[in-house]
Amino acid sequence: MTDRPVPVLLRHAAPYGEEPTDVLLADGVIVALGADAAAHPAAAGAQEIDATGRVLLPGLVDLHTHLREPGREDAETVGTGSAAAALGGYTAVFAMPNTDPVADTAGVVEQVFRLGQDIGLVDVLPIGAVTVGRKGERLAELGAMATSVAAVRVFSDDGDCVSDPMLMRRALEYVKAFDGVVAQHAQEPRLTVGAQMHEGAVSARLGLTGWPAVAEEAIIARDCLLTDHVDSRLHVCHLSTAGSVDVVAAAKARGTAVTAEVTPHHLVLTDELAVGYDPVFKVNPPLRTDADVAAVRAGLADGTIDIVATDHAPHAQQDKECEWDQASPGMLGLQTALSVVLETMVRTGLLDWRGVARVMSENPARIGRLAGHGRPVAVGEPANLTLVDPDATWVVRGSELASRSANTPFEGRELPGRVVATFLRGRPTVLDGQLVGADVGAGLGTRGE
Ligand SMILES: NC(=O)N[C@@H](CC(=O)O)C(=O)O
Ligand SMILES: [Zn+2]
Ligand SMILES: [Zn+2]
Repeated sequence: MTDRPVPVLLRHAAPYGEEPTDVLLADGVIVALGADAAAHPAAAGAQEIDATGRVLLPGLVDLHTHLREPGREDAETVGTGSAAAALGGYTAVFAMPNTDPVADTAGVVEQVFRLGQDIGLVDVLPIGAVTVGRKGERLAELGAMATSVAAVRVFSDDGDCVSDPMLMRRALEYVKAFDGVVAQHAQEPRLTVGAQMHEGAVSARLGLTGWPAVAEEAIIARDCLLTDHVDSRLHVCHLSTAGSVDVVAAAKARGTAVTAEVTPHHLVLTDELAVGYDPVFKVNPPLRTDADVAAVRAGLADGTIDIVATDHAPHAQQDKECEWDQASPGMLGLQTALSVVLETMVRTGLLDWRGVARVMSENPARIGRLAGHGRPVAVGEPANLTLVDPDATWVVRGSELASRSANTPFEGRELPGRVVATFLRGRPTVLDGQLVGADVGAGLGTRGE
């Protein structure tokens, strides 16, 4: 994969959905943009793609993906997850460390990083665990992960909260040395013992143990105060409640270096979906209420919430098709995220395409300190790009997704917007909505047991 990519000439592509123009990609960068791009010397022998009616965006960046390798390759691998990411329009994903073994050493993060490079469909950036084994007892070797070839900048015990305030303080202090960030899974464990779904009218009706909004909001508030105290940087994972939006807005107003993400599913789905007891709708944090959905959409529109992150959480069939209380929480997200954002934020007038680029590419790259991604569509910039047909619709079928698991909460749903092509450093990873030119391993296409 070190040979030079064939130049690509995109005809009549619309950067950010604005004026259509020609865009020439060569040697991994955007070399020309405009009516004279075809006449550029580097256009000789270029592959031409008719992009009429298509929106050109910077390649999407997911700050929160679960790739399950090492340890649960029956649910996902770096290969199948990379394929899902490329098909979803992503050029980079940050991989959560709740694997087996946990990504809490330089050795494991380097292994994941190299797997991603070998597959070559997206850049895979490992997230390092905050604590050894994610046990919440003592800090992992954050510095060794930061200085490894994986150059880790994001640290998280995701799946669990760093609930001990002293450990959280130490982590926030430690990551300052290399401009890192602690990404917190905000869940006060004492307030969520045995929790099965959002605590509210629906949980009362169903008789399921509730996960109250305050369990999230209390941790976010505490961590913002700790972040101020040690003058560090905090990222809030999968923010899900109206109250959390208020807490982050207040912290930002007084200058806290906090950023926050919302998942696509929290932008559209609610706790009412639990009534059928179908564990495909079980997720952590849980689906909330209509009022929360409205608040997180408004928070994303006004910048209180910085990014959309998928929290792509593949689970094997036996871990999802069982009793609700036994099921693993989590949902697929990589191949549906852009469509959900189009439906909930663009079609509603809350964001334009520049806004989509901001929350799905520019801001996540900036928060993760990832160079070369999240850059503007402009001459001289790396050709990490995604081309979207905004008028197409498609019906989601879990069995047809590239992920090795099928636990999409959008099964059978018609969604707007289709990723037509994705380019990683000028090389197509997806063309005509299909994967190109990569060996994602023997597992792709064989799912479940
Ligand atoms: N979101 C989830 O419901 N599950 C995630 C863990 C997490 O993001 O907390 C997983 O790893 O499956
Ligand atoms: Zn989490
Ligand atoms: Zn997660």
